[in-house]
Amino acid sequence: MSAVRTNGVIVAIDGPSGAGKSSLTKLLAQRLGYIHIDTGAMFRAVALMSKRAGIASDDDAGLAELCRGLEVNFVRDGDSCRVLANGEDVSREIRTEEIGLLTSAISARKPVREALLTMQRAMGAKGGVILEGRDIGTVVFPDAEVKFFLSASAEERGRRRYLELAARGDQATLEETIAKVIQRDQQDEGREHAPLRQAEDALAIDSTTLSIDEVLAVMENTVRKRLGQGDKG
Ligand SMILES: Nc1ncnc2c1ncn2[C@@H]1O[C@H](COP(=O)(O)OP(=O)(O)OP(=O)(O)O)[C@@H](O)[C@H]1O
Ligand SMILES: Nc1ccn([C@H]2C[C@H](O)[C@@H](COP(=O)(O)O)O2)c(=O)n1
Repeated sequence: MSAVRTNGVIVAIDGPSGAGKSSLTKLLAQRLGYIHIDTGAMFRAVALMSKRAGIASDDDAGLAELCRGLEVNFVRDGDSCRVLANGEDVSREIRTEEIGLLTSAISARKPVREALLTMQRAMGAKGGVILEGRDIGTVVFPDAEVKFFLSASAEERGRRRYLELAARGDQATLEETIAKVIQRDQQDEGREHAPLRQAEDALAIDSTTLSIDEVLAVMENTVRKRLGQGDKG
């Protein structure tokens, strides 16, 4: 039974690394006037703060203590969003490959998942939000009114990430990037706590051969139908 939500519905977008979740969530949130919650950024913020504090990625007591003192907020900056950890803008630092790798380990720890689960549910409770991540439709909001599972082939997701990294001057090869995508998939799918998987009631979208705009059209029409607003045409 969905809780009463005063600001609109909850939309969940889950899927593996490089599938297009952040890109589509940002665009869909703009179209719907909804709030974009990048749960991956929250895990990345924990990873960054744990690195600074010298807390090992398997130190559950230390990670639990860190999370108890951590506040992660999203602040709109034009048409983008800044990520604040205890008031500090960490938007750039959390996007490094080093933090990405550390985050994969950190996000497998139960105390971190429990702490961020509480934060994410508080952020989305009133609806009018789109949350992107790995476990939104299965764990965070299993009663979300609309769920998508966005994927693409590992080769295509690696190609996209390779182009993204190359544009930032990163020297990684296409083969290396595809391998890292596959490794991240295995870590996210194979962990004990809240593994990446498609919710039974999620609409699966394979974007391997679809453009961002084509995926956006499917998502927007699906949400508007759920809102009783019919197709965009
Ligand atoms: N359908 C698509 N076709 C082509 N490029 C795409 C498509 N969707 C996303 N991209 C591009 O792929 C790259 C990764 O997209 P994005 O960061 O949104 O994925 P993600 O699922 O959020 O990844 P992660 O979970 O690793 O953060 C971006 O450069 C984005 O512009
Ligand atoms: N709800 C979530 C969101 C993210 N994670 C993990 C998965 C990645 O290893 C890492 C970074 O996510 P990204 O920014 O690449 O989407 O955090 C998770 O376990 N649960």
